[in-house]
Amino acid sequence: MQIMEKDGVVKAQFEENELKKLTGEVSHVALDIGGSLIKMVFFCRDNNCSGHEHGNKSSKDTNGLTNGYSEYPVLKGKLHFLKFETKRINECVEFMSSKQFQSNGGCFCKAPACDKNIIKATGGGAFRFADLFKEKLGITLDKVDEMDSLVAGVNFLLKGVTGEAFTYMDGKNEYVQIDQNDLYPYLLVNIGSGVSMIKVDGDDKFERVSGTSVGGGTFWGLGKLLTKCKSFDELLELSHSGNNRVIDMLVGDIYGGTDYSKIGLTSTAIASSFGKAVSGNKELEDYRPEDVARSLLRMISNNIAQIAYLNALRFGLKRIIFGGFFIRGHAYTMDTISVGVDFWSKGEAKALFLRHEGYLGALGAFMSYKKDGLTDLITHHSASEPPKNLSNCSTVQDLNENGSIECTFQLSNWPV
Ligand SMILES: Nc1ncnc2c1ncn2[C@@H]1O[C@H](COP(=O)(O)OP(=O)(O)OP(=O)(O)O)[C@@H](O)[C@H]1O
Ligand SMILES: CC(C)(CO)[C@@H](O)C(=O)NCCC(=O)O
Repeated sequence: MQIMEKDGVVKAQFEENELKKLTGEVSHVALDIGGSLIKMVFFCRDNNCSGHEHGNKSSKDTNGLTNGYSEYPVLKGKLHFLKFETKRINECVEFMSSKQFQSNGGCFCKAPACDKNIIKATGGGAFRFADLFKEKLGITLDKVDEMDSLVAGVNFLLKGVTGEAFTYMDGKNEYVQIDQNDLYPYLLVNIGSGVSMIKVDGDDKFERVSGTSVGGGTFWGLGKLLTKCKSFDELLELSHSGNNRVIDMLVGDIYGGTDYSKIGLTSTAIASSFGKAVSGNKELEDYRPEDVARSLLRMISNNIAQIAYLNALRFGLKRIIFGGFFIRGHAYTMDTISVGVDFWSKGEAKALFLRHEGYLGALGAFMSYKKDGLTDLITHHSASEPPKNLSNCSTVQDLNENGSIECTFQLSNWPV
């Protein structure tokens, strides 16, 4: 079965290999059904993933290890990540059906508090597709608020996952381990189809302070119309070889090749995105699609960086964390955002990126199993090493796809 439209060889292989390893049951499935993509997170225990006996009162964990924490079972395993296009939701349903998620539901444990046919879901699609999941899989979607999920997801990653956050400047990435005591406040900028900006002050303390409809959906939608690209990754790849200066009007174009240094603008700064297209008699066909894609990516990334900076300034925030699948670990996007934040804040604010950037909402929905007794116990590790140097990697960097996360949970709803 084609899990989803293949974005690149590496990722497709990874997903197939990963899925082959999942020989038994998976559990605690959570979904984030967005305007463009469905993100899925699920937990799979180490060794095998089969269920265990109802009413186990042993102080051993379910993998036979001593549980040093309490009488409740401890589950060791990995969180896995998958995505599907929302317009192809049937592939997601087919996948869940083939893995028999409906017979395990959200939770494979047989504790009475767990309803097997309920799974946590966030994003607009948790409302839009509730009937479809009920009808096709017999699964009820237990809706979790989208903003709550984004914040819970990012806090989980920043607090526990090693090698998660990084800066990207001058073609170099640097991993940053954030001190848990110095995590708040920060601005979370989630670039999905649209963009949400959330000021986060504590574990459950946050406010959505801004947003913009000019986001990932705009890049993909406008880009598709202008370049005739068939997939998001094709558009991203195309932008890699483009030159935005062919279409963008630069300060130098207006000022006869010189800087406007009095207001801090170099001759190569963009004065007007797509502004050159106004002069002359060129039609869309006269421009190379790669140049159009490049200008578009630059325009949208710049605009988001600027709005993010203004909101950081508004609340005195120094750290801006960018998430959402628009970024895709793409060097040019991250560079544009970082340079924008650095330029406007005069070096005061820093842009940070995440390896699991696109899965914040799905991870947060997963974490909401806590209230059903799934407690997250210790520091987590990404199963694979983060790449040392992003600039040596291919254009479309599927960092997020390489990183299942090793976790340990405790089931406190287990009857003891
Ligand atoms: N394979 C892909 N197919 C489509 N879009 C992709 C793909 N990879 C990255 N994107 C980009 O990611 C964006 C969607 O990001 P994300 O999944 O974080 O948001 P969403 O949850 O779908 O949107 P929203 O939160 O606004 O409902 C798309 O608009 C596009 O710019
Ligand atoms: C509507 C949501 C929250 C759905 O994820 C997102 O697409 C978004 O934040 N859009 C931007 C809407 C605005 O603030 O103008």
